[in-house]
Amino acid sequence: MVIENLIKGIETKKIIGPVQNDIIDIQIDSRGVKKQSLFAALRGTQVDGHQYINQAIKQGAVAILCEDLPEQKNKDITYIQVPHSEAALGILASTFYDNPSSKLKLVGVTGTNGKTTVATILYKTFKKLGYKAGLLSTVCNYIDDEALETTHTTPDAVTINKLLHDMVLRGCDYAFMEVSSHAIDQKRISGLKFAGGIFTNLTRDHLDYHKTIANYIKAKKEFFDNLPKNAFSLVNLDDKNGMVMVQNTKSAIHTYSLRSLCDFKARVIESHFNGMILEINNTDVVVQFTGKFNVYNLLAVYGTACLLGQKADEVLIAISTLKSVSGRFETLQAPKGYTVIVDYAHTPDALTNVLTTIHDILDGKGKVITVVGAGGNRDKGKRPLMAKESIKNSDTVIITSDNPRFEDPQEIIKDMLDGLNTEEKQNVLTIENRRDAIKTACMLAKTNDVILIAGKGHETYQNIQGVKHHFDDKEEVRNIFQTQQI
Ligand SMILES: CC(=O)N[C@H]1[C@@H](OP(=O)(O)OP(=O)(O)OC[C@H]2O[C@@H](n3ccc(=O)[nH]c3=O)[C@H](O)[C@@H]2O)O[C@H](CO)[C@@H](O)[C@@H]1O[C@H](C)C(=O)N[C@@H](C)C(=O)N[C@H](CCC(=O)O)C(=O)O
Ligand SMILES: Nc1ncnc2c1ncn2[C@@H]1O[C@H](COP(=O)(O)OP(=O)(O)OP(=O)(O)O)[C@@H](O)[C@H]1O
Ligand SMILES: N[C@H](CCC[C@H](N)C(=O)O)C(=O)O
Ligand SMILES: [Mg+2]
Repeated sequence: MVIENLIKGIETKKIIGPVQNDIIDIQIDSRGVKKQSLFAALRGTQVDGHQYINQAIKQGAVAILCEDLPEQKNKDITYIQVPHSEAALGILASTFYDNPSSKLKLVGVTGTNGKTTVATILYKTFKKLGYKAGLLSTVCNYIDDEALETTHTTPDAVTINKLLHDMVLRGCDYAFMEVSSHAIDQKRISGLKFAGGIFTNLTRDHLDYHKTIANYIKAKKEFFDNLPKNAFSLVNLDDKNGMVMVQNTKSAIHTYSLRSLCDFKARVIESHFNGMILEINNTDVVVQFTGKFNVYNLLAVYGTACLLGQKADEVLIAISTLKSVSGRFETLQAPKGYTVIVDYAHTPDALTNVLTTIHDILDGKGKVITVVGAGGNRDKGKRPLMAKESIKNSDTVIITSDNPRFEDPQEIIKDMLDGLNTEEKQNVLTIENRRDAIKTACMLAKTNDVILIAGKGHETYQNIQGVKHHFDDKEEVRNIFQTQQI
């Protein structure tokens, strides 16, 4: 695309150099720059991308998007100076890929917990309803039926637009994506045209990055602030920040709730480990999901599908055929008669929700053993709270490792233990090796007991010192079941 056309939609401070050059690629990392790339210099959280401008030019970049112009300029290169590189990049990427988000109905899901679940069920529901659809999520990206590996909950602006463009080429009508607070803050979604936005809930997480809850709320709210007038926003009325999110939105506001007057409401009629009977807007439906938190997730899906013009009855039929999302309250039945639940709960609130659900169903007929760790190089403040919530709702807790990354696993375990008093510690074991921790839980469990293995869900690795070693909670459990056959 000719640079002159590419930059039409962005606010520029200065343009130096030829604007008739063609660029064939946009790169945010100098290491990926090829001949005729445009290199976007981003400020970054670790290093300043402006440092790599010369490196990018050496590798063949013909255009540079930047906030500060380098002192020494190359006359063959086009320098596009903008007030904010990240915000401009989103618009450039949209233009470069021919505005894919305006050619399909794009819905974004934000909130601390439930984004993957809601986005994935939406994708599956619309596939069931006969549409071609795409998905951008923590677990997997989909271009209609084609599954692609994912590295982020919300990728960078160039990747998002490339994937949406592929969806358009593949004839997709709908796209569903998770919108993380990091992505909003870093303007990864700048320039996207959303048909709707969903808010699930807001509890403590990612304070390593946002520093304060107020900043975290502000980041989430920015998504709704920027939704256009013809979009809808769908918020969880039972979350105290639900209405805060839409205070300044231009979009049409809709609500869902289990407690208050709203547009989309539900009630739990019956609940088991393998599913529930619900009443959604006065219609009974059997679903293969468990837990009150999943009632919220299903309501968000139902509301969104209705707001996108689907028939309510058909949506409920589609939802009733769907199974739990990988690593989200996945139930495995042991030959010895106990139940294992593998779940991605990695915040204090998610742990409380999952454990409350387990107790509601167990109804005192068995014991609960929780295996849990906390991630390294992530919000430290949530560690003691995760331990506290776990022990409050379990008979035994085994504290272990979960992606220590560049931290010492024993230090992370220590941070978790710091949340417990002497009495609570009596029912806690610490086993750093996650495989041994799971084995121990399976040895301790008796008929009717429930083991919750929390924090990794779908993940198939343990990240130690930046190296991902294969590790899969579900695989570990199945191997143990083999040895426990009766
Ligand atoms: C902390 C964080 O969010 N970092 C993200 C951010 O990178 P950064 O700002 O830290 O990048 P940097 O290392 O400072 O480099 C600055 C710039 O220089 C460039 N560079 C760097 C080195 C070089 O040799 N050449 C070069 O050009 C980099 O490509 C970058 O453009 O922007 C990058 C591009 O979009 C992201 O890949 C990167 O995600 C890192 C890998 C990450 O782990 N992010 C996590 C925390 C994250 O984003 N998580 C959320 C989900 C959280 C949740 O579960 O809710 C997500 O959306 O995935
Ligand atoms: N609506 C909800 N409310 C509270 N907790 C939930 C909800 N939905 C799911 N959870 C819990 O949170 C965990 C993570 O769910 P999910 O992966 O859908 O969230 P996410 O927002 O995508 O997380 P991430 O920020 O890591 O992408 C689940 O395994 C479950 O324990
Ligand atoms: N996507 C989230 C969840 C990670 C879950 C847990 N397994 C961990 O590694 O902390 C994050 O990056 O904070
Ligand atoms: Mg997710």
